[in-house]
Amino acid sequence: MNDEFFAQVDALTEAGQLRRLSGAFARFIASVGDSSPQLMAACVLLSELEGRGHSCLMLDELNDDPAALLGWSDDEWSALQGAAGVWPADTDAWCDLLARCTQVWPVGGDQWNQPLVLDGERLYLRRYWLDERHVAESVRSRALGGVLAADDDARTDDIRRWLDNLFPHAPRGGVDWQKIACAVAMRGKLGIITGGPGTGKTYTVARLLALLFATAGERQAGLRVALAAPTGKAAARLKQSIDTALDELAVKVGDELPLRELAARMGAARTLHSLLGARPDTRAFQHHAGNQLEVDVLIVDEASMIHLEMMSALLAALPETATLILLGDKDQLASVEAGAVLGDLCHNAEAGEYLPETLSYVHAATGQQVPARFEGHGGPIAQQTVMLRESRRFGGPIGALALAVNAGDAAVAVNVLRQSEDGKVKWTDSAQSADLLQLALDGYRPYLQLIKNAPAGAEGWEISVLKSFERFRILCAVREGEWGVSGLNDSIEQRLQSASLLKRTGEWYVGRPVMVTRNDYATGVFNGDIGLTLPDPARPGALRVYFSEGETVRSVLATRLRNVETAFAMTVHKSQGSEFAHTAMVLPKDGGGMLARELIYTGITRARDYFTLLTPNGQVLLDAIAQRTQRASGLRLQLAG
Ligand SMILES: Nc1ncnc2c1ncn2[C@@H]1O[C@H](COP(=O)(O)OP(=O)(O)OP(=O)(O)O)[C@@H](O)[C@H]1O
Repeated sequence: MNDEFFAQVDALTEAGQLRRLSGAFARFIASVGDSSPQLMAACVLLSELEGRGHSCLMLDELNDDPAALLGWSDDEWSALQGAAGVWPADTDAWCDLLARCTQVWPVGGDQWNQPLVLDGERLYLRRYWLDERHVAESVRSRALGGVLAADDDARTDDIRRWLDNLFPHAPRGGVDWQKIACAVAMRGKLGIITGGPGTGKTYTVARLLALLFATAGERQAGLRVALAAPTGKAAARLKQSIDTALDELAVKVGDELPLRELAARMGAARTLHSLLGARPDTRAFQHHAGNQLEVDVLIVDEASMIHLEMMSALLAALPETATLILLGDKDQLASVEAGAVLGDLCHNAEAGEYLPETLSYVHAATGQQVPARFEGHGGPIAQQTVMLRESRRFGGPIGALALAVNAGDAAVAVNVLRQSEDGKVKWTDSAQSADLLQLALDGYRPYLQLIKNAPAGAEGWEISVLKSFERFRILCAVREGEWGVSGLNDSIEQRLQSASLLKRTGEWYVGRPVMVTRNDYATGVFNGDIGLTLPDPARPGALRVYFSEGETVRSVLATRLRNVETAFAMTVHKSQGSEFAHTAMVLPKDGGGMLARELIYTGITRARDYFTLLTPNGQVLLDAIAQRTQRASGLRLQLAG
C-alpha cells in the first residue's frame, strides 16, 4: 500500500540523503500497526534526525521549514512529501493524526507499550523520551534537594572561611565567579561549572575538592571521590590538572588539611564507560539504579560530550547522596549521539537567572555581590550553575577568534583571521591541496624525524615521540570528499612517503597514527583513542601501537587492533577533549548547509598556541558562523516543568 512512498524513500537513500536505517525503521513500525504514509514519513524523519543528534521530532518543523531540517533541496523535500499523500495542514493536524496511531503513546494515555511517544508537539522514540524524562527529574531533584539542606548558618560560615582562604585575591573582573561556583556546588547535590577554554574550570574544581574535604567533618578521611570524562584522553588530562592544582594547594593550606594524603586516595580518572562498567555486546552497564556506584563525589569533565542516554545511565548509577559536579564548555559541539545535555542544562548560564535566595546564600558564603543583571527567575538547575567568564590562558588572537565565532560575528572573526601579525592565527583562503599537504609535511615532520633519528627502545623514547606527534593535528569538518578525513588521510600519507618521512609497506607501518573506531574490551582500547605505530623493542620486525596516558604509555600489538583508521586528519567531533599546540582546521568546498558555528568554535579551541584555517572557499566559513546547531530536544521544557 505504501509502495510509492517507500520507493521514494529508497531513492533518497540511494542518493545519500537518508540512512538505510530510517527506511527500515519506518517499515518496522508499519509492520506492527497503522501504516499510513504520513505516519511513515514522520518515522523516516524521526529516525533520520536521531542519526543527526536530535532526541525528538518537533512536529511544527514539518510545516515550517522542512527542507532546512535535513539540509535537503526543495525538490528532494517535495518528492518525499508528495509520496506521503495528503500532508497534514498544521501542527495540530499532525498531533491528531499521530495520537490515533496504534504505535504511538500520547503522554498520559492508558496503554503503555508503544515504540513511539507523542509528548505535546514532539514525537519520540520511546527510549529517548524515557531518558529525557529521567535526566530532567533526576537533575531537578538533585538541585532542589541540596538547596533545601543548605540553610545552615554554621555550615555557611565554615564554607566562607575556607573559600576566603582558597581564593585570597579579588579577581580583575570584580566578581569572583570561581569562588561563587564552589559555594553553589556546596549547596546542592549537583554543581555545573561551564566556561570556555582556560577559564579555570579545573582550577576551580580542585578548590572545590579541597573545600569538600575540609568541610566533611568526621567523614573527611572516608570521602570517596571519583573523576571521569567521556574519553580516555580527557580523563587523563583531568587527573593531571587536578593533581597539579591540589599539589600547589597543599602547600598553601599547610597542616590544616592533609590534602596530599586525601588526594592520593582518589585514584585514576576513568572514562564514563569504564566507570559505569560497560560490557561487550550490551548497552546495559554493570552499575545502574539497582547496583549503584560507591562514591560520594563524582567530577565529570568535558560534559558537553555526554549524550542523553549516557547521562541518563550516569544519573541512575549515582546514589542520591552523592554530589555530581559537571564541568564543560556549553558552547562546544554536542556529542555525535542524540542529545545536547550540557547545552540544555546551561541554557540560563549566560544570564545567571539567580533567585534572591541564591544570591543571599552566595553573599553569605563568599562575600561576593552578584550584579543585578544576573538576578532572575531561573529554575533549580540555573541556581546550581555558574559560568566562568574570564579566560586566563586563552587570550590573544586565538581567544578573540573563538569569542567572535561564538558570538556569530563573522566580520570580527574575519578581521582577526586576516590581521593576526604574530602568526598565531593564519588563514589561507582559496586554499589548494598543495597548501594543505605542505602544512601536513611541516606539522608532522618533527615526530617522523624523531622516529628516524633516535634509536627505538631508548628510555622514554615512545613518550617523546608521542608528545611530538601530539603537538600538531589536522582537523576536518567532514568525513567524506577531497577535504574530508578519508581523502586527506590518503593524500597526506602519500605526501609524507614521497618526502621519505615514512615507508609504507602495508596496512601497518612505523609512524602510522591511528584512531580506534570501536570499543575493544579484549585489548582495552576505546572509540576515539589515538595511538602511534612504532617498532616493538622486544620483537624485531613487529609493530606495536602506543597510546599516551598522561605521563605514561600503554601499547598493543598492531595486528591485534581491528577497528582503527589512519589519523593524520581527524574530525573536529573526534578531537573534543584534546588540545594541540598547533591545530589546523580544514573546511570543505561546500558545507551543504550542515556546518555550524559550534563546529568552528570547537576546532579553534583545540589550538593552544597556533591556529591555521584552510578553506578552498571563504564563503563556507561565513555561512558556518552564521548558522547555529539546533538540536530538537524536550529537555529544557522538562527541566522547567
Ligand atoms: N583564579 C586564578 N588565579 C590564578 N590562576 C588561575 C586562576 N584560574 C585559573 N588559573 C590558571 O589558568 C590556567 C587555566 O585554568 P584551567 O586549566 O583550570 O582552565 P580550564 O577551564 O579547566 O581549561 P580547559 O578548558 O582547557 O579544561 C591554569 O594555568 C590555571 O592554573
